[in-house]
Amino acid sequence: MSGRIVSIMSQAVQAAKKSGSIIRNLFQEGKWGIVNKGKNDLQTEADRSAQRCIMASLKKRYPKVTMIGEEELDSSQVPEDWIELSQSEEVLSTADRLPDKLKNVTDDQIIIWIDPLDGTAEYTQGLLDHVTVLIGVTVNGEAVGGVIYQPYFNYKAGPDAELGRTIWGIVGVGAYGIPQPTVPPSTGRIITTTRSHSSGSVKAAVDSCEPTEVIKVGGAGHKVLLLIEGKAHAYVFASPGCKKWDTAAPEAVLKAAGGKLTDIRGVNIPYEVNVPRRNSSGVLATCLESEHTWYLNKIPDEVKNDLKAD
Ligand SMILES: Nc1ncnc2c1ncn2[C@@H]1O[C@H](COP(=O)(O)O)[C@@H](O)[C@H]1OP(=O)(O)O
Ligand SMILES: [Mg+2]
Ligand SMILES: [Mg+2]
Ligand SMILES: [Mg+2]
Repeated sequence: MSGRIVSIMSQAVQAAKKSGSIIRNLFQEGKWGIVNKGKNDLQTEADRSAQRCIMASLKKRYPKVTMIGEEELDSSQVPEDWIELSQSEEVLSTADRLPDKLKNVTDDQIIIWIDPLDGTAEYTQGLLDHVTVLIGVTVNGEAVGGVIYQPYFNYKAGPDAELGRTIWGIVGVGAYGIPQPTVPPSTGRIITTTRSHSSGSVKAAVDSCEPTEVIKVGGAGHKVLLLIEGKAHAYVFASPGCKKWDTAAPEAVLKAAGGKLTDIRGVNIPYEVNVPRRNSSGVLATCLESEHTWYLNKIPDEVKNDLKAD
C-alpha cells in the first residue's frame, strides 16, 4: 500500500479547505449554536460542522482508518456537498520523496486526529486569525503528517483579499505553504503562550525561559504557525488543557520544518489509540530542533513534576 500517507494527506488538505469555507459561511450567517462543554471550553456550530465535513469526507475514502475528532458527534449523515473527495496535486507530487519508513504503511497503523476548529474561544471573540483547522496523521503512535488550515488568514487585508491559507508537512518530505524556510527571529527570545487558559504554572514556565517578549495568542495551531514563520522562538504551555488533536498536526508540520514539539518534560507525545486524550504534561515546542534542550533545561523541576502524564 505504497503512498497511503501521501494519499491521505492530499485529501486532508482539500477537506481542511472545505471545512474552512463552512466555518466562514457559518460566521457570516451568525449561526453560533454555542454549547458549553466545561470550564473555559466552548463548542460552536462551526466546530461541529467542520468536524462532520472532514470526518465524512475522509471516512468515504479510508473507511478502515481510525479517526479521532475533538467533538463527540455522529458524522454518518452530512450534506452531499460537504463531502470532499478531491486530492491536492501539490501533495501527490511529493510521493517519490516519502522516506522509506512511511512507505508500505497499512491502515491499521494510522490514526487521523481532527481538531475541526482550534482556537474556539478566540473565534467567539472575533479574533479570527487565531483559528485553525488541524488534521494530524500519526503512524504507530508518531506524528508524521499534518495540515494546518488558517481560514481567516488575510482577513484584515480588505474586502478583495483572498481568505485562508494551507500549511502542510510530512516528516522527511518537508513543510509547504510558508513563504520562506523556517528561521527563528534574529534577536531576543520570543515566547508564545496561551491567552485564554493561563495559570500559575504557565506563567512560571514562561518566566523561567527569560523571554524578551511574550506573545499571548489563541490556538495550538496558530502558535506553531508563529514558530514556523519565524515570529517566535518557542511555544511554552505548562498546563494540562491541550489534547492530542491539538498537537498531532502542529507537531508533524513543525518537525517537517526543522522544529521540535514535546511535552514540557521533553518527552515525545504518544498518539496510539488508547492514550489519554489530554496532554496532561503540557507542551514545549521550538522553531529549531537544536534550541529545544535549552528551553527544556530552563523549565523549573517543580513545574515538570507537577505536570505528570495521565
Ligand atoms: N483548559 C482547556 N480546556 C479546553 N481546551 C483547551 C484548554 N486549554 C487548551 N485547550 C485547547 O488547546 C488549544 C490551545 O490552547 P490555548 O489557546 O489556551 O493556548 C485551545 O485553543 C483549545 O483547543 P480548542 O479551541 O480546539 O478547543
Ligand atoms: Mg474545543
Ligand atoms: Mg484545539
Ligand atoms: Mg477545537
